[in-house]
Amino acid sequence: MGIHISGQNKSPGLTNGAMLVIATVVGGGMFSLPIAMAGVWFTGATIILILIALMMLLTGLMLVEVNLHFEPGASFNTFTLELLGKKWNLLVGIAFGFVLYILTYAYISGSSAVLSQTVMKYAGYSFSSSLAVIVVSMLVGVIAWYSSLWVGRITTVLIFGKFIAFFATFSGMVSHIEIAKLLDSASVALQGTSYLPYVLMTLPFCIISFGFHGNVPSLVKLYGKNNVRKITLSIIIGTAFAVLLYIFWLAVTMGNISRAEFSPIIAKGGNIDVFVEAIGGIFASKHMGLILTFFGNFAVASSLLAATLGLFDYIADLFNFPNDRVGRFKTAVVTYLPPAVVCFFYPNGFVYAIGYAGLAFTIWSVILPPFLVKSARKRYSSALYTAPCNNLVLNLIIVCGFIVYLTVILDVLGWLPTFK
Ligand SMILES: N[C@@H](Cc1ccccc1)C(=O)O
Repeated sequence: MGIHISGQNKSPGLTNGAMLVIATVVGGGMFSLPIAMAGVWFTGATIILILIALMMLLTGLMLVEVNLHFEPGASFNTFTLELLGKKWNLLVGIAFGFVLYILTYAYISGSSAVLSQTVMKYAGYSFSSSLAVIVVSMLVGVIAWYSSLWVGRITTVLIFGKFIAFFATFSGMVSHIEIAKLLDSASVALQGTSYLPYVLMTLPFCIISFGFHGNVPSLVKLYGKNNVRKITLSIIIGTAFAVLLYIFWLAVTMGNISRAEFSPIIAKGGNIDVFVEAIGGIFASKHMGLILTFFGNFAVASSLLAATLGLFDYIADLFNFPNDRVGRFKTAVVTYLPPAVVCFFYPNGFVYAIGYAGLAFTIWSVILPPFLVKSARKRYSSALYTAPCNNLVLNLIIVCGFIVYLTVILDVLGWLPTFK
């Protein structure tokens, strides 16, 4: 697209960028948080969320520093190839595609689960999850085939719906928060339980939930090179908003469902429908259940469409499919068919998928940015913007990125403690 805003006097307001970041950051990943964090529970989760948010904020700012050495519109592909060479670029390309694919799978899984639950509850007939998978994928595929503009418009509407439903739901739930449950006091706690062993398993989930990094090039394109302050502020506002929202979300969920009561939810696969069902059970009024269902539907549908748009463009670009009727049809098939097929056979992999997405995402959102910055600082003597990270911080973040992979190694060896 040839939008070139940098040359004009008037640049878009801060709200545009901040909304773009908020819309990407807050997504279906949020639904995996209470389940992933059940092991460390509320206090531990709050500390981990703040630390990971800080780390993801820094790596986002690093990407801004790097991106500003290139023309607005340059993508990950451009700067990874230029600064780190072909091997890195191949690895990052694969991880990039993997994250988008698996998120699409996760969101189809989540949306079809809440859809079939909603139909079952309010229309009264059973709607199998495999049928829901077909309906959801066809619907999204047709919208994307029809036009990206529509995906954008519908997503905007859904994001508004999501926030309205969110506040409607949670204003109703705040009064129900029980401090004993929230703090896992002795009266409700599992006997002889511990929290610390479960820290490692939470990391991929937190990292994906603070993910917006694929949108840094869009932000740079939106504001151009003369408005660096707005770019960084959008990222800071978006991340701060997400931390507060997630802490609030955990307070509401963990203050209503005790830690011991999480086990059956986790045992059922932890998909969104089971979760919505469990929270909904607390309310006597049917009204509240409806609002909650509404929220679940809106939240995953908007993430599905937003993630999808990225994957759609990525696939079109990768395979050089033209932007006409036939070309877009091919793109839609390559984008949705594989995740839909997997989802048809494994409809409840939502939580697992978010975890794997987090692992692949760590490669390009945690490990890659410090390496890019190191290379850029060596190559260019001056910079439009310098991220607040010295060499020590850069190395520390690289180490953190690798620590996340300990979860995989321990998991493969069967040594990873998971809360069940
Ligand atoms: N942060 C998003 C997922 C995401 C990650 C990375 C890029 C885009 C989206 C979520 O919580 O669902």
